[in-house]
Amino acid sequence: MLQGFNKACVEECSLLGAPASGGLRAQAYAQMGDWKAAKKAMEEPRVLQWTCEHVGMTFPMLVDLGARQSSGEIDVLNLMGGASIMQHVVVPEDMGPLRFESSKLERKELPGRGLGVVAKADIALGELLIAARPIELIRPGDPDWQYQADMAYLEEVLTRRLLHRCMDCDASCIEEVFSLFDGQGHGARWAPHAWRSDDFALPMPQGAASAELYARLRGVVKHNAHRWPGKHPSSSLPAPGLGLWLWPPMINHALESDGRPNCAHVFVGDVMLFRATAPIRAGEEVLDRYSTPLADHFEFTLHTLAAHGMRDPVYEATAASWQALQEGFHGAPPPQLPAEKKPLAETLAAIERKVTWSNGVHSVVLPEYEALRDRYKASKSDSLAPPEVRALNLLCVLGFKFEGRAAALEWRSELARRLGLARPMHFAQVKLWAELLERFEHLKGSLSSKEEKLLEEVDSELSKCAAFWTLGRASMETSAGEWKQSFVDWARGSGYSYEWFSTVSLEEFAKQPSEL
Ligand SMILES: C[S@@+](CC[C@H](N)C(=O)[O-])C[C@H]1O[C@@H](n2cnc3c(N)ncnc32)[C@H](O)[C@@H]1O
Repeated sequence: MLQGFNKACVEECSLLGAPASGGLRAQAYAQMGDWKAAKKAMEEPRVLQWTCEHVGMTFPMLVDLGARQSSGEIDVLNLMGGASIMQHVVVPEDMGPLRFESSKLERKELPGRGLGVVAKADIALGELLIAARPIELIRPGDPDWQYQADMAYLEEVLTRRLLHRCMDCDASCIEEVFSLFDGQGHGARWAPHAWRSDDFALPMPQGAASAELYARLRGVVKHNAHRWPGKHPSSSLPAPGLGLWLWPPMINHALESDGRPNCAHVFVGDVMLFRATAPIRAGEEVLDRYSTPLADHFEFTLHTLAAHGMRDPVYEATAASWQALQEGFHGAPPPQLPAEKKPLAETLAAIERKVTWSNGVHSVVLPEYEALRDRYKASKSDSLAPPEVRALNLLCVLGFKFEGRAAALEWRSELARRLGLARPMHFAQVKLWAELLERFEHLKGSLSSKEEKLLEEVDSELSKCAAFWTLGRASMETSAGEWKQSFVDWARGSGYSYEWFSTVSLEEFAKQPSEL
């Protein structure tokens, strides 16, 4: 019965006598995610005892925790430890409802963008913006999940799950889901009728079981669902899940003309956290980017944008310019690209052709590696285009072969540095530094002086990431050993491993001399 609660039901609860009225309101608010209102209702006379008797002994503690978390009191380092214990599948329920949206954020109509999230007041670098558990999440291994299922299948499954919740009259869930963009608009075209105490049934959505309801849910899923970096339950191989969160998808995509995104997000188990990666002034839009900076082909981002019905003319022009250079374009480099990128693009294209024909990097010879290395160095910039990601991935494996393992470590660090410039504090950067630390730990005792120096950098970069994502707690309150344990375990266990460096065994890596 309680799952039918929504705002209208709260009014109805008020008609009951005390303390049941307060107890039911507390429960209703809790279900609607308004933990501060739930706590207020709990403070009414005799409500605490009523909820202990009728709801459960742990309910008051949950409300208290929920209210503190909704004020931003969230111990992220602790959550990371909890997620690691649960194999990164979930943050244990007793760690709280974890629902926080900064009071400095508001949702606003923006020309050409539908609704977006805008700062109501100045936001400082590093401020927590959002913490959210999913409304619904498909995890690999769930009964309705399928091995090697594509995104279209996962979208269908997520839609069906939401439809079931609609039909079960999960009113607060339905209100949240339909507040999201469905491809046409938001909200109000469907609202549950107000539940009255003399009703014999819970409110049903208008058009329940109709094709229209299904189509709207499908639209919400298509435009708002986030891929979740899951693992296959038995093999632990990467296997994405798909989930719907409430506030995270309200944030629009930063086009190239918007500049760098001003926030970043991570998954801690099933919880999404967003922080500001730059100061955001009152009135400015909060922007994330719907693609990974590790994308090694422009098409990856272009397809993501197309799936959202969006285009980015600057990105498209950059993609076309790189493609022209790689296809052997003669003449001056296209205007979108600095002149130094031309030799890099040409050398990369030549090596990639060879690698494809010979089915592997074994055919690449030292002068080719040296040419790619020198041209990469001559063309370095703050942005990171997919061909540069590919160049760095190739340099890492070729550096290992021709110069020794210190070169591979250096090239991988270079990829992490470039990620830090292009998309500060993006999870990919955190993951790469954490993985590097793992390699160094395995090599302990046999490090060359070059590697010792690199280790210092890895340690320092990882500390900065930890201080950022744990809101300074990692560096201030806990000893170095403790934060490292929780933060690094979380970073290593979450997300996906990436390219050759992630897959080469620690033993094989250690066998290669530091310098050849
Ligand atoms: C996850 S929703 C973001 C919130 C959405 N704007 C809304 O009105 O609720 C994604 C959709 O927002 C729109 N969108 C996001 N970023 C945009 C941008 N930079 N320019 C134009 N439309 C954008 C696209 O329609 C996209 O499919």
